[in-house]
Order: sequence, then C-alpha cells, then structure tokens
Amino acid sequence: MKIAQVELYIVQMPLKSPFLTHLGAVAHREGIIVKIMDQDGCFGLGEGVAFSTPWYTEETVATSLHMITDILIPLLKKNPIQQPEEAALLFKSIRRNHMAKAAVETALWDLYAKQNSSSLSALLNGTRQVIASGVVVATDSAVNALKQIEQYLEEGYQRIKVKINPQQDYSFLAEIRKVYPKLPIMADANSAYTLKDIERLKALDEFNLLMIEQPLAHDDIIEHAVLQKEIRTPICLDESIVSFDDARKAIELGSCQVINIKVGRVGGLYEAKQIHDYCFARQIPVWCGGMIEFGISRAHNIALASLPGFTIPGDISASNRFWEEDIILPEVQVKGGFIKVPDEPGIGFSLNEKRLKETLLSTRTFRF
Ligand SMILES: O=C(O)CCC(=O)c1ccccc1C(=O)O
Ligand SMILES: [Mg+2]
Repeated sequence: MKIAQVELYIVQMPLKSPFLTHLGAVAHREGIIVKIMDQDGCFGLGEGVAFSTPWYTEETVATSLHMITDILIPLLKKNPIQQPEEAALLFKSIRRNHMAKAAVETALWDLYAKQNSSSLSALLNGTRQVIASGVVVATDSAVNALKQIEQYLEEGYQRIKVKINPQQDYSFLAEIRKVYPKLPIMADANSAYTLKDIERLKALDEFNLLMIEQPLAHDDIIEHAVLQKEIRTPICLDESIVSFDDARKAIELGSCQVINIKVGRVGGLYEAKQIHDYCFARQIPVWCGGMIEFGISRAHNIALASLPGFTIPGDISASNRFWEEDIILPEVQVKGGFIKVPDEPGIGFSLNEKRLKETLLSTRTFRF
C-alpha cells in the first residue's frame, strides 16, 4: 500500500447536551483522527474512539496515542503491507488496545478502497444502499427521556435505545411504554446489574423490549448465559465481546441472542466483519453500536452496517445528534429513518478542514 506519511489530529468538541449513564456523564468528546497518505497523495481516514477516561473500556485517548505512536506505526514501518487485512493480522501480535488498532486499521481500509476506486461498503461486500437508523436517549428522568424520544421520532429514527440501571428501570420503562406501547425500544444497562437482580430483570420482560444490552459484568459471558435462561427478553452483548472468539464462545454458551458490533471495541473492520460473517451464517442478528463518535467513525460504521447481517437499526445517528457541526462533509443525515450508504470511493465523506481547525488540540506527523 506504499505508506508515505501518517498524521494524527487530536480534536475535542462539546456535546450539544451531556450523555448520561450510571457510569458518569460525557459532556466533551476528545478523539484522534488518523490520516494515512500514500506516495501519490491519496489518503485514508480513521478515528480513535477511546474516551478521555477508561469508563467504557480500559483504553483512553492517551493510551491510544502511545500505542499508535510507539507501537503500531513502527510495526507498519517495519512490515510493509499489501492489504488492510495484513495490518489486522500484524496487530494481533500486540495484546488488546483495540481502539488504537482500529483507528489505524480503518484508515488503511479507507486508503485501500480509494486506491482501488471502490466504495468501502463495496469492498466489505456490503449489500445495502441505505441503512436503518436508531438513536440513544441517555438522560436521568422519564420526563426528559419522553421529550427526547418525541423529538427523535419526529426526526425519523426507527428505534430508540434507553439507558437503564437499578435506579431507573421498571417505572422508567413503564412511563415510556404508556406513551409508546408499540415503539421498538431496547434498553442498555452497561453492566449495572448482577445475578442478584434476576427478579428485577425478569420483571422487565413485560415491556417487550427488542433486547436488553449488557445487563451483567463487562467481562462476563458465563452469568449472562445463566440469566438468558431466566428471562424472555433477548440479551445483546456489547462490552463482553472484544473479538471474534468472544462472539463465537458467547453464542456457543447461549450468553446472548444478539451482538452489538463496534469496530473500535473489536480492533477494526477485519474483526468486525469476521463476527458479522459468523453470525450471518447462523442467523444471529447483529447491529452496529456507537461511541458518541465524530463523522469519520460514523462513516466507517455506515459502510459496515451495509452488510446483510445488520438486520436491526444500529446506534448510527445523524451528525447533528451530538454535534453543532461535525468534522466531515457532507454531514451524516437521517431521512425517513434511513442513512444513505455513499458510493463514492472509500468512506465517501471528506474532512471539514474548517471544523477540524476549530476543534484541534494538537497534531503529530510520522514520515515513512
Ligand atoms: O449513539 C452512540 O454513539 C452510542 C451510545 C451508547 O450507547 C454508548 C456510548 C458510549 C459508550 C458506550 C455506549 C454503549 O453502547 O454502551
Ligand atoms: Mg452498550
């Protein structure tokens, strides 16, 4: 792929309103934009989705920068690659640090697609021209949740996800169901429960949720299998699935009936596609998760979600869900509940240089 130069842009942007979960609030988003250029000036873009602190996974912006700068870029310098798959395999010699790996690997996919005049969706064997869009309501009261849901439904979103925890579950969901008896709703617990809460969780079956996401520990697949036998609501795993092997084992154990695939969490598009292909062959539905991300990661998610196994609307919302102005052009738009999959080369979005400048904290350049 003849890499000539890698540039990193560390950016920061305020959210339109804080994103609240039982693990804390996200009010500002820091991120890493990766630009990988070849000798002809063609370039690919990726985004590091680790947060500033390790509340969702162990990675942070600082650990990602260390990994990219001191480990992954030197590996790529030493081992020239012909295809992005080779980078994914090369990075397996390094343990974990999936979001750092994905930031670089996804930029290589975009570059490779552009070098071959293919859209990223086509390169991944995507089959959809549009993808169904869902949105997350992350707030601390039913009143606020209902206000947001009303607005998002007006904007066309097809499915709503709410955040739950033992302080905000049964009566919270009952109030929402009272207003929207038929709405496709899923609930994400981000590991707020233990098996001691089994009766609490059983009680949620009456709300006919599409699924409950990650009710138990972030690293568990054993107790989720126990819980799934006790509740009717399908369990979806997010945090627990950080690799293809995790997905395979969770499905074999009966720990979940659905998987939320996040490119960053699993280390890149290669691994994400492996999980998709395995689930698709077994008719296990998957959907694409979100990371309160900027437009570059959103663009990679759109390409991934164009694969045929992504049968449930994901957490891929419009740029204006979180941002006054995104760092890509055009911005991601939801029309009639769908997002168009671009057919231009690569991710099909370009950097909004003006917005990048406004949000830039620092840059780093590496010549090959
Ligand atoms: O809309 C989004 O970007 C995703 C929202 C979301 O639920 C989330 C956001 C940040 C970290 C973890 C999660 C999650 O899916 O658990
Ligand atoms: Mg989740």
